[in-house]
Amino acid sequence: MIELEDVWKRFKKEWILKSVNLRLNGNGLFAILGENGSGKTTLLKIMCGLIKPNRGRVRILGIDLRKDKSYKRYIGVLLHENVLYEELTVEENLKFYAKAYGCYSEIARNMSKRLGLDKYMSAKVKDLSFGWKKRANLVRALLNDPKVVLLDEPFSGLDESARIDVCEILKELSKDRIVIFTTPVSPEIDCKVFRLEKGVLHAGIAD
Ligand SMILES: Nc1ncnc2c1ncn2[C@@H]1O[C@H](COP(=O)(O)OP(=O)(O)OP(=O)(O)O)[C@@H](O)[C@H]1O
Repeated sequence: MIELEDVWKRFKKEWILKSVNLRLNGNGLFAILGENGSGKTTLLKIMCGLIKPNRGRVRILGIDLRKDKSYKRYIGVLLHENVLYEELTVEENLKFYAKAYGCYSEIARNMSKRLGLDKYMSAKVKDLSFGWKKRANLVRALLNDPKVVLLDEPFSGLDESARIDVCEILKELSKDRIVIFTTPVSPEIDCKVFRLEKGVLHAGIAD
């Protein structure tokens, strides 16, 4: 379960998010659709605790993000930024993060194979193309076997075949997880879509 209650966010004098309410009661695949600059990344970062809202409350699996940091072990996050160490290989990175999480999940191993990442395990991250870095970051986000997966524009910059793979992976993950992704264009995947327009999230409730 994930719940945002009357969430507001302002940068300088501009309100980017205005009373966002979102309640997802069950597992599934959910998209946040909005044009460039509409606040999708800001909303996603609020959901994973990287940005604090000016007002409002966020709960993940019943845990209030302001009061308890234990929610972190249940979430997996893919952002635009590469969070892997450039000088380390893909394998070294994944092992490093797995050690930090105390977990190298089956789902991450599985997805790594599905994405064809195995052939780049001994490559340094700095030598990977954008799309392959993105695949590696996606696998990293799944290392802790998260119950809630938050993905900022997971399809952008990927080639056709990777987009198809990621579609299949998201569908599979969403069978027993909450998977939320942002997108600036209508998603080509069967999911529940929430529109973010001028800081307002429309119809933010799904059972
Ligand atoms: N740290 C910040 N300081 C000031 N303004 C910010 C900050 N982060 C985001 N913004 C502004 O908030 C607005 C929403 O940005 P955000 O990145 O959330 O939009 P987005 O929908 O994800 O955009 P895109 O589709 O282009 O990635 C933009 O006007 C952006 O300039």
